[in-house]
Amino acid sequence: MEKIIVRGGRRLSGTVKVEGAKNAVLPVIAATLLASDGKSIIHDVPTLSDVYTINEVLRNLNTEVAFHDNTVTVDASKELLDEAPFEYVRKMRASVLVMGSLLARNGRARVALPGGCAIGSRPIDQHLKGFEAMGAKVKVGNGFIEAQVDGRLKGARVYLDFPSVGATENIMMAATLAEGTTILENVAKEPEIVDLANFLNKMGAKVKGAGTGTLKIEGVKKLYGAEHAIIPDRIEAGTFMTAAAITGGNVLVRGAVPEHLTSLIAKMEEMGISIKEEEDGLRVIGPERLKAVDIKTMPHPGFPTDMQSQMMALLLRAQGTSMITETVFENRFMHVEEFRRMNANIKIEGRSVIMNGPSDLQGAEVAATDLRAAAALVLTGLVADGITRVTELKHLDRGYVNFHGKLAALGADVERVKEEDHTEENETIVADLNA
Ligand SMILES: CC(=O)N[C@H]1[C@@H](OP(=O)(O)OP(=O)(O)OC[C@H]2O[C@@H](n3ccc(=O)[nH]c3=O)[C@H](O)[C@@H]2O)O[C@H](CO)[C@@H](O)[C@@H]1O
Ligand SMILES: C=C(OP(=O)(O)O)C(=O)O
Repeated sequence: MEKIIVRGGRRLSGTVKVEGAKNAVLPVIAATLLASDGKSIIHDVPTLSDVYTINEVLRNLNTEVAFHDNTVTVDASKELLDEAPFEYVRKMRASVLVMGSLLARNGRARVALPGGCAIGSRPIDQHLKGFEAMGAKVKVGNGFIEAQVDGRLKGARVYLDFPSVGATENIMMAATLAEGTTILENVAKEPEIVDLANFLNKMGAKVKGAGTGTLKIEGVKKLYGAEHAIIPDRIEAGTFMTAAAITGGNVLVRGAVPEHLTSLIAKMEEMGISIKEEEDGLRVIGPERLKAVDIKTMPHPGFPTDMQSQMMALLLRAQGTSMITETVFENRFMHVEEFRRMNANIKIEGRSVIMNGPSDLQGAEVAATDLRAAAALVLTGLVADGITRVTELKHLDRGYVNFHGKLAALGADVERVKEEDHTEENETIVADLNA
């Protein structure tokens, strides 16, 4: 079993470089399916397991995909197949993002139902509502969602009940090749939405309003391969900003875009952390004492749910009572039990978590419950007394490239090792095999 082993007590210093954004690159790769002519070339692609998964999904749809030197090249000019099987959707829910492109290009898409996951039930009803409004017939059965349209999709007016990131992206992609204009209201405003719209427009699409609450998409007949560089990952940037702050360190996070991080910067400054804009990033200097604050996760430009667990790690070290309220996902507190194993003074009350700090954190063996929890547990280990071992690293690898290596380069005592599994059950199996 692979583990990250952290010995707490070091202040971080130096420079760390942010990768391209996972949550931007996945929809952009899904969008390359829309190009029936020419190759798409995507730069600044991080080497994450999620990227390998979406590339596999595309290859299975009869495209040619290459991935070298942080560049993905996709040739989707041949006739596409239209099914994304469960083996991929199970690994990565963002596989459903191929549905809009496939439906627009082929008039049919069949994608395995994603099911629940560690952070909530995550339905896709808003995606489907958009496809239906554009004339598709949607059927759910045998573990699959099937959407089909006779001829082209038709432009429509769609109002999202919640500004879902995935629904905004999927419907936006579908609408690019629809007949007529689509008006999409109450949409997500995340920077990743803007990045996708920019890529689609380079392909020949006519998308207006990205970054605002309303999108206007004039359908076109055909889209072409295009070249694009992915925006920096604001969540990876925020994670390293937290690492600097929690250790009382001084770190330049290269590639961090201040406009993408306003809510995080505001909250960190309230905690007494110094954040300065430099030419190529943000310098973060942690204070001796962190102040307690309250946080509520919200769609962008509110505080991002994907920074919730890392911020929780930081608030465990703050003086006084802090509260975090999670409004985006109904079940994103699985990491709280793991923090408790590290002696955190923390309790859950409904959709909020209350912390009385600073907790006297102690190293322990803990298991990552999702990708951000994985990072947050490592961050907690940086300031815990003794040794912390973090397991279930498959989650971490979905969202962070060489996380332990980047922390070690900043001076952390952290390593990633393969350890034998000494659980009783495993030893019995091994003994039986040897008998
Ligand atoms: C690959 C990617 O970009 N993932 C991000 C994306 O996920 P994702 O696109 O899945 O997140 P959404 O914004 O769609 O989901 C937000 C909330 O809306 C609900 N919902 C969503 C769609 C729908 O049809 N019906 C519905 O009820 C979800 O269950 C959830 O409670 O945005 C989330 C919210 O910022 C981030 O945490 C994820 O990191
Ligand atoms: C929840 C996340 O991602 P996904 O939607 O891919 O599960 C995340 O990036 O924190």
